[in-house]
Amino acid sequence: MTQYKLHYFNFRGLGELARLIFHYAGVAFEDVRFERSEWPQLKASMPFGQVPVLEVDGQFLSQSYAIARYISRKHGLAGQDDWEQAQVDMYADCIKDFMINGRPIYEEQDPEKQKTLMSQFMSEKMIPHMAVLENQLAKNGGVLVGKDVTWADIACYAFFSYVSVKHPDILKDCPNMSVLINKIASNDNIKKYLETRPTTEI
Ligand SMILES: N[C@@H](CCC(=O)N[C@@H](CS)C(=O)NCC(=O)O)C(=O)O
Repeated sequence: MTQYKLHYFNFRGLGELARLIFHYAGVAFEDVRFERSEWPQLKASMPFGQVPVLEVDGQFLSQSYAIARYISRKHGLAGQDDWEQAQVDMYADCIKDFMINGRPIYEEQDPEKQKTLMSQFMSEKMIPHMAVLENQLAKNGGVLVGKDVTWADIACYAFFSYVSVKHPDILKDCPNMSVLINKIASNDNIKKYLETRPTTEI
């Protein structure tokens, strides 16, 4: 049996998507978590000097979305054919764009500037792109691609469950995405994981 080890900080961040995919798929892996204070000693051992890193029988794979895609393909969560896989990638990249475009908001220290950045992000990115996702979920029976949950749906869960800690009303106008998030959260394997997941600040 393939031995998986996921190396990441002891918080959710960019490592959580792979953890969620493993748990959703019911695939055993070693969840190697370390504290920030341990990172300087570990950095040089990671291929790009960054984490998450997935170790697969001793081989290292970097980049959170490459990891997510790899595990998902192996365990039936990446779409049923080439076209579905491309669509899964498209929706997952949409979530990745939210993360990349939202980052400067969190890094901004000035509250007024932060407010302006937030409202720009909402009107230019979040609202128009969420309309596309809402529409797709309505048309496609509650999941983004195909008939079953894929890693694009799990990426939505990873992102929105994280963001909603600070912004509880982020999905107030997105009923279909809210249903999807609840669907993932109520999966038995995910429920079991959430019950035992270490409590972390982020
Ligand atoms: N594009 C990479 C970004 C990875 C990344 O930024 N990792 C951060 C933690 S979230 C990291 O390793 N920071 C420590 C460092 O760069 O020294 C991915 O998606 O995995």
